[in-house]
Amino acid sequence: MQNQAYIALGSNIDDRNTYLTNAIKELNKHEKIKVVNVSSIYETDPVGYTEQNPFLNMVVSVMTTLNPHELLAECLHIELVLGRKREIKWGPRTVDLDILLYNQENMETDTLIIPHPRMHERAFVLIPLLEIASHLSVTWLRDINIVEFQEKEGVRLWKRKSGEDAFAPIEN
Ligand SMILES: Nc1ncnc2c1ncn2[C@@H]1O[C@H](COP(=O)(O)OP(=O)(O)OP(=O)(O)O)[C@@H](O)[C@H]1O
Ligand SMILES: Nc1nc2c(c(=O)[nH]1)N=C(CO)CN2
Repeated sequence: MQNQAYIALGSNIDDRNTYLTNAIKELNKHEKIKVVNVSSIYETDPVGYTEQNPFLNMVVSVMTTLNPHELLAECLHIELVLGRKREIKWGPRTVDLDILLYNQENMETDTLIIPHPRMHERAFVLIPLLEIASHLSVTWLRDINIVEFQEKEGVRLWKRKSGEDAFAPIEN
């Protein structure tokens, strides 16, 4: 599987941890996707629409033979399978999957923008991403001052990653 992508996961309804775990399982179920690394899980204050519960956020990296649009379609499919309903912009969701990076590609179509257009300003994305992608030779990513982000927005370590097994990524 020759392409590497980073996907941000978020959940703030019901059993948030289970939604994240099930989203990883769904990704791995696809014959053209393999989850190769997962970040710790962070609990984060809601950004944008603030009258909602805190989120759990994490980032996973995958190897895939899907192209970016096929990968997006799979992410949207997993959101549906796991019961996501779109009611309020930036509002509560069982699970959200956003493609952050796909190889070194820069692309913009009506339905897909890579890198994700709002990732640069989101501590809830950058902190877990840098945990597993600090080696990437993406200049703007290396230049991010992560301490500044940690101080600016509420992002708290919730469950530390304990292993590389994507099916059991988190300590019990
Ligand atoms: N990199 C990307 N990853 C995921 N969706 C994207 C991306 N770029 C564009 N989109 C489009 O955004 C649409 C809306 O996504 P969604 O409803 O999940 O937004 P959101 O997660 O609430 O907000 P945000 O986009 O600010 O994270 C998707 O259907 C998709 O077509
Ligand atoms: N803390 C946090 N806030 C958000 C999140 C999220 O995943 N975490 N997702 C949003 C829309 O994608 C809007 N606001």
